[in-house]
Amino acid sequence: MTPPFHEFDLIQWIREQCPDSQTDLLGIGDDTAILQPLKDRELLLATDMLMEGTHFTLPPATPELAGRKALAVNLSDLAAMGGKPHSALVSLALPQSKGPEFAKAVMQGMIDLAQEFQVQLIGGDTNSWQGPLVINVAIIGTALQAQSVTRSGSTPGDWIFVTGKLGGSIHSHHLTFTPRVDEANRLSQSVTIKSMIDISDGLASDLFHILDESKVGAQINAAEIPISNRVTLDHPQTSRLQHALSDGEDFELLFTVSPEDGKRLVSQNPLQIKLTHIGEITQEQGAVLHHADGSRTSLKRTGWEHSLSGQKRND
Ligand SMILES: Nc1ncnc2c1ncn2[C@@H]1O[C@H](COP(=O)(O)OP(=O)(O)OP(=O)(O)O)[C@@H](O)[C@H]1O
Ligand SMILES: Cc1ncc(C[n+]2csc(CCOP(=O)(O)O)c2C)c(N)n1
Ligand SMILES: [Mg+2]
Repeated sequence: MTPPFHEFDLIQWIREQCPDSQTDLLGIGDDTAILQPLKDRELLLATDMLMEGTHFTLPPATPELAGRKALAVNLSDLAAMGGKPHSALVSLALPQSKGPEFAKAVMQGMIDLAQEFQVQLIGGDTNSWQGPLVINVAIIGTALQAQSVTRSGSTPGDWIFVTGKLGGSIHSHHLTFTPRVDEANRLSQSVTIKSMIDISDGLASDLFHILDESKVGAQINAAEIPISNRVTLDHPQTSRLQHALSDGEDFELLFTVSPEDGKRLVSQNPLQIKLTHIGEITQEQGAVLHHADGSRTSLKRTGWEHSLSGQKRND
């Protein structure tokens, strides 16, 4: 019979996988971790929770991919602020029925990504229950430049860019995406990013966060929106565009720069992935889609939103 494996056995196992780094004062093992914040850098903090049934199902997700995604979504938020990850705290609600190998697999998926991005796991909380898997990660980072990049810095005339391609994330991309931390770093070295957000709820939702916070509007060229080939080709064109606008979980960066910087990015893309100029920031509030045939439609705030009442926003 295998020996019992409980909460403290799992914590000990995690601790062995995540030894304290040289720069931490104290990581896993006490009532709190101890860090010494850098004096000359802004400190960035965020937290994001994933729930089985809402953010993934097992299968097609494996426990490793669920753990990986829980850290990756937080890295994506940090990238969107122009930040460099430092450390993370992880809270687990583990289904009792799944056993210790499942719990280790969740953490192994996360630890592998943490190593890839040099994130130190410095603590967390381990619970078990009769419910589904829930994973929360709190991430700590520092700004890459003197100041981090907010949603509120866009001004009329700015060019709007998006990295990568959009739509169809449910076909595995939401589990396997690369958080755009390195890309945000490269961009911030070559231009001044005026505002930025990562696309988690869909372009047609997340663009409005930049517009609202910056108190501006936008015109978007529909034909320029990069549609992923994950959006299957048997969809008619309009609905392929709708998928790209509102599927969400693309975890690409949406950002604005001055026209001068925009021209520079168009003539020389500093990234190893696609970078597309999709429109401009306008003084008039709201967002207008310009179509290839010359027609214009207003861009609706579609995209993912957690319902608190069992109803959609427009029901
Ligand atoms: N329950 C909460 N209590 C306090 N602040 C919250 C809470 N939920 C969200 N926020 C804050 O609201 C702001 C917007 O959060 P939101 O979750 O929409 O952003 P996000 O993390 O980029 O999106 P996503 O969860 O889709 O990745 C953030 O500053 C976040 O910290
Ligand atoms: C089983 C299953 N059903 C639906 C989806 C799609 N999905 C879930 S949450 C979300 C938006 C971001 O969430 P949040 O705002 O919490 O960061 C999206 C697009 C999925 N991944 N798995
Ligand atoms: Mg975000």
